[in-house]
Amino acid sequence: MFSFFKKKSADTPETPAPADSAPAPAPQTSDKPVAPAGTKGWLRNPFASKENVEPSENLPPSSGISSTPPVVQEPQEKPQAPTAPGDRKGWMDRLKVGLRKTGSSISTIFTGTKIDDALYEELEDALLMADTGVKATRHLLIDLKQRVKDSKTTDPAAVKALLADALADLLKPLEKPLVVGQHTPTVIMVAGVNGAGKTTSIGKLTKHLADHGESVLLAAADTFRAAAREQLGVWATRNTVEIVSQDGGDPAAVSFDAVSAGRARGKDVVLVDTAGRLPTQLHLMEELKKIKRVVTKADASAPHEVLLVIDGNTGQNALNQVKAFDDALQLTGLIVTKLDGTAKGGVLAAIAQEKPIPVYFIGVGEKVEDLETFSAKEFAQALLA
Ligand SMILES: Nc1nc2c(ncn2[C@@H]2O[C@H](COP(=O)(O)OP(=O)(O)OP(=O)(O)O)[C@@H](O)[C@H]2O)c(=O)[nH]1
Repeated sequence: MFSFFKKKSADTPETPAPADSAPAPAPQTSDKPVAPAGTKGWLRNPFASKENVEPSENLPPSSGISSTPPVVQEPQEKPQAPTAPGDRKGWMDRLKVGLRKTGSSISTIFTGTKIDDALYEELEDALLMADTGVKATRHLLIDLKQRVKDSKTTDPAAVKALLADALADLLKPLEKPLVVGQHTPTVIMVAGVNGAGKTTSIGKLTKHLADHGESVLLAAADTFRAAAREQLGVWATRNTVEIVSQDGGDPAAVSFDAVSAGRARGKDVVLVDTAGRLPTQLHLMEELKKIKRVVTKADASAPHEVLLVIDGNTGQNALNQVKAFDDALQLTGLIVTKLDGTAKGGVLAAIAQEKPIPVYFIGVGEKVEDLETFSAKEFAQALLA
């Protein structure tokens, strides 16, 4: 098992559709390949030949939905070996460097010689400054004082280690692997405010999935910004995966096409990239809801994951984004990016305290290897290193 995500075998029983899924008409795709019992979805001839590609071949004739033909390329490289344990060590080093801005002001509090009220007051200030939020800060201080009492420690340096334990326990509910393989395809819809890192994260995720032999299809459902489509197209070309995109038009239509094509071709994963928007732009939030509804029309059990990408730099505002996007879309997971450039990494504790939606991945840089699965213990240790 590699570190990036967990894969359930294709014969795992399917989970029921989300409760809010509207009873959608059965998709009209009839040629969905069925994996023989015991085979893994991604071992089946995953890429259609160029001649057979008809982007809208499985759409209901009346849907009026069209897209530019997906780019279909044969994979050039064999999937790489699973991530070596040493890679996780390298990640830990990058995580420590990335979280330095957030962690250093907290760590310096434990350089004194006494554990007293002044230390706890300074810690409270530092946690609040790191955008941990009032509730999570209060929780951490109460928990920490209890741990100090129980351990009878008198050394401030030991208190730092106890804080790391308290933080890891608080963050633990956010730790959950992204599962693919329970559905073919696993449809993952990705949303977020402008510039949060959606496309970059999708690109990195695509690379990891493709490297591990998963067949991926990308949906460029940001039909407004040509640069966004091009950016996604670069990731598609680089990883030789298919992409459904369209110049202008309805993002829901592109998403429908992509999910239908993903079903018809037995793809393992369909990743839907949506345009950035603020939760206050109500018409754009309605558009997101429509994309989700239409995806469900293409596959009654989809989307299987609805992810929000948040920029760690935005601190407490990111928590507000989580709440607003969750209200609109019923999020299943988060990707927190840009933790490398921020002193506000405490927001993860605020999310754990107030809106504990799983954090599938965190990003600490622009390079592919700078996005990894979230581990509560690693995060707490790296933050207070
Ligand atoms: N430092 C740092 N930069 C990142 C990280 N993730 C993404 N970025 C950068 O953030 C910028 C915006 O990323 P995009 O992926 O284009 O963001 P987006 O959400 O798709 O943007 P829109 O489509 O405009 O909404 C790019 O310059 C990325 O390289 C990260 O973890 N750390």
